[in-house]
Amino acid sequence: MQVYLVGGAVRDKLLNLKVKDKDWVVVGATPKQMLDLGYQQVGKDFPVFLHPKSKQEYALARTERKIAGGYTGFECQFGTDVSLEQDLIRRDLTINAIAEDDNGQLIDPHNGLADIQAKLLRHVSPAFVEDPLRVLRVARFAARYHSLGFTIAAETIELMQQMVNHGELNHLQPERIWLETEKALMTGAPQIYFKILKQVGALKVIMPELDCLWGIPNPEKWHPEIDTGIHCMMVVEQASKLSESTEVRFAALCHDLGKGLTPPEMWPRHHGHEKAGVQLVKDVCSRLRIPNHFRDLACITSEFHCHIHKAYELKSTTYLKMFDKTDLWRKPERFKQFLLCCLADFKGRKDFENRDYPQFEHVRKIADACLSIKAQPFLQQGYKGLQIKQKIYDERIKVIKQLSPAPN
Ligand SMILES: Nc1ccn([C@@H]2O[C@H](COP(=O)(O)OP(=O)(O)OP(=O)(O)O)[C@@H](O)[C@H]2O)c(=O)n1
Repeated sequence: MQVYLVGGAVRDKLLNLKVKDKDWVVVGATPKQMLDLGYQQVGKDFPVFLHPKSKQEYALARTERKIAGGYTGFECQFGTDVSLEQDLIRRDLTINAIAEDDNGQLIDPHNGLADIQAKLLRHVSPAFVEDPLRVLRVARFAARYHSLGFTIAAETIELMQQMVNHGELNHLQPERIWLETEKALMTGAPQIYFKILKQVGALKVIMPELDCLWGIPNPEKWHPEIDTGIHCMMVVEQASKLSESTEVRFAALCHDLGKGLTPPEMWPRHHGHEKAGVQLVKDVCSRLRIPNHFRDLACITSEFHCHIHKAYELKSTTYLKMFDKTDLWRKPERFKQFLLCCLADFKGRKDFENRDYPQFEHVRKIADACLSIKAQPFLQQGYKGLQIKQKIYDERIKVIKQLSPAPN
């Protein structure tokens, strides 16, 4: 049997990037031979094994043929006669279809090395269409390698468009969509992922609430870029510069979903979009099975981002209502993440990137001052139960009035 390093490890080594996981392909072995050598089988349908010591993944060379719609509609063949070349041709991108033998020799039948040099993401063969998730994967790789100058080959974009038009993405499992999207949010340029999905028509399938924002105008004074979809892309880009947190990036992405519900006769104003957006965030999160900690920050950001923009005009009672509703008291860190989303929203506008946003510090100071008010001193002064609650409330109002110049 022969063993080759394949996929991401070979690609990232050739790109001079840190190699995360090593995947291997084994040619000319049976599952029984692998088990006899002490490998552990993982997954019952695919012949993938874990190395007894390194726990790295070793897959028997296989061919796959789509026999039905959906994720599981594959027939997988992994006889000892399946060659390395047959295995490589079923892979998604040429840069992912390079193998390396144990002498360090590359086996590169699809010219992946040339595409690495040309910085091109190109599909290997028409078999690309057999896994619709690949549309999302390619967009994610484009986001991940954007700073290296990678783009997608025109013929691959065309194929992705065709797959979307044929309804292939309608079969995707929500969990797989979110997994790819979460990984894309972690890259250096998450906006590229969403822009490409928009370009090939896939965004309409996976996140129609975001897709419909292109073509919806905003007032030019506050949004020189005007278009809401373009603004959202600028905001997620800013969020990725301001924070490593995927929750922050997701919340920034979704902060204006409510604008999709504004009746066109009200454009370019969007009265009430903040609250309206909350239900849309919930819809996206429940449909894609997105964890609650993402949903909750995104809901807060949708509902209250304009409060932070208007920080100097807010009444002290409005501040306190916002602190209660965002549960500042138990989740002060999440509140800071929310402020970062507001900062990203402000900077994510044409020519605003370097403008000051003093609201960020202003609200942070007020929140910290309110958080520092404790029950203990009132207890010591002999106050009880509801009296203490009232005292804390009064004290917080006092502190907000001191710090905020708003006419209260
Ligand atoms: N839908 C998919 C998923 C995976 N692959 C192939 O399987 C390899 C390993 O997949 P995976 O571990 O998901 O991705 P990597 O390329 O290793 O990238 P990452 O660094 O994101 O793990 C890929 O390189 C690619 O050759 C594929 O062709 N089609």
